[in-house]
Amino acid sequence: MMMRFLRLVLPSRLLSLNRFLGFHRFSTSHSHIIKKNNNNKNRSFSPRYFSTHSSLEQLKTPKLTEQQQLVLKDVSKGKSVFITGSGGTGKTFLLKQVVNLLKQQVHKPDEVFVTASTGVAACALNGQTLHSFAGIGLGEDDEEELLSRVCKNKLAFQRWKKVKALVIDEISMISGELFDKLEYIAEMCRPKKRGKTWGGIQLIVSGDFFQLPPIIRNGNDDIKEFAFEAGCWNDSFDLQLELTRVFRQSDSQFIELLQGIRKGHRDANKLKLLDKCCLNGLVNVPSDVPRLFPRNDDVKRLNNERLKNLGKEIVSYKAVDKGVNPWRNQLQQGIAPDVLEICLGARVMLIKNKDVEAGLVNGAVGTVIGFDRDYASKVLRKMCAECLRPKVRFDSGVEMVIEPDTWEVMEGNEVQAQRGQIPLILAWAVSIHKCQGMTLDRMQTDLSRAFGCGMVYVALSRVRSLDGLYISGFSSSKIKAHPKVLQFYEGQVGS
Ligand SMILES: Nc1ncnc2c1ncn2[C@@H]1O[C@H](COP(=O)(O)OP(=O)(O)OP(=O)(O)O)[C@@H](O)[C@H]1O
Repeated sequence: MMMRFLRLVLPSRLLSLNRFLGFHRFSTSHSHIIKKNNNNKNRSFSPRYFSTHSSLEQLKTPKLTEQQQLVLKDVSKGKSVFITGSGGTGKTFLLKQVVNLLKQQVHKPDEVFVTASTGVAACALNGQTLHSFAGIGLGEDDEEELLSRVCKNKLAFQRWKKVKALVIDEISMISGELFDKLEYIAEMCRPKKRGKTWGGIQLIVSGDFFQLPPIIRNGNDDIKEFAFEAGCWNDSFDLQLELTRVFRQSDSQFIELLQGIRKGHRDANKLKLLDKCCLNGLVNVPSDVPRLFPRNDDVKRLNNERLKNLGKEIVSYKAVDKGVNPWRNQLQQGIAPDVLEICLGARVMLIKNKDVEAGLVNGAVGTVIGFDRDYASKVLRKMCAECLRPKVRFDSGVEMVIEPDTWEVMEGNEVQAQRGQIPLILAWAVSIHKCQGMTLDRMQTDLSRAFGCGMVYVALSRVRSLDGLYISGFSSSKIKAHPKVLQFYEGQVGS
């Protein structure tokens, strides 16, 4: 596909709760955008282009692509970057490296704050939600009111003063209105840096606007729905870059189909590829293939039903939480369940990367084949009265005894809350929101209730190959991309 553009953008405007610890830490091809912001430092404008080949996902320690390296290089120089790209291009993977770099080389660790628009995404990065970092509640008041709220909240105010680098993941779910309000708060809370966009904070933002959009309450047509519509958007970044190499899938036809669906294309010829995945009564879905649902109720219902049907003794694991609110509450929005109930024969999904080389990554599915007793582990005893560690045979054939793991809410470099839990969830059914960031070998999804932009794309792009995909309720009319998003990626918005 075609290469695009670059736009010169001119600059517009110019605590620590360290309360606890002592909790045991378990070992724990396609077109793209590049925008270089030639801002007031008179940087030269130097577009870079990249080859656009898809490739097999490498499970060994991945070598960074040229684009990923470019991001790290710019981050190391203190630049603000927007990283985008379709599902499976390594945005989250790269973001983790960016965070390490920021903390180790660019700033002091406690000056780097890692956030995401949703609890699930925040937990995946050991960060906090953007709203809780900012101290803005739901963020629906006007900017002056939000600012006064932040100023009255000592801890939030200190965070805004202290932060030197702010990382925001899953930006597609943050509205332009909110993005502008946050920029205003940043500037106002940092009088020494007044006049500088975001009060001089190095901003690292990641996400794909073709995926789930913000939930807008009482919206009207004038509302700045997407973050890229924010008045400060272009001035917020030195570099805006679209990662183009897809790692999650390897079949070039499937990748091309997904890229088309992402952009709302309904090309009947290409969509024929999906025919073999459509359930029309001829295809029998193996009962162990995870089903994706948009609603949590459906997920719970199916999982409980299947678990009960096995008729085996249930082993329960209660999450062991530490820390204070609001951070502690955030743990409940993450992927690790409050209570995990499994039994012999239960289908389970790994929710942490355990052994990337062996394919035991976030999203790997298997069956519980037994339990090992371990009286030595204090934390296991707290979770499970019987001190049992589940043994799982993954569908790849690899077997592993699953140890407790941890999820943390970090503020700067300090752990504010921590959850210990077995890193598994039941896998007969999974919610679309929870599988954000996951790579699934097989999945079944009913798209009849898919609504709005991005849903079909998000659901289909989790799976590695067409062979593992089973869909029902699909019609091409459900493929939707927002015209503003299309325009943004074509480089025309605001130019
Ligand atoms: N340079 C690389 N080499 C090999 N594999 C990589 C590389 N970068 C990322 N990956 C792998 O690609 C897969 C998808 O990456 P990741 O989940 O970060 O994508 P993403 O862009 O965040 O996807 P989504 O938008 O769907 O959440 C992961 O298994 C990751 O380890």
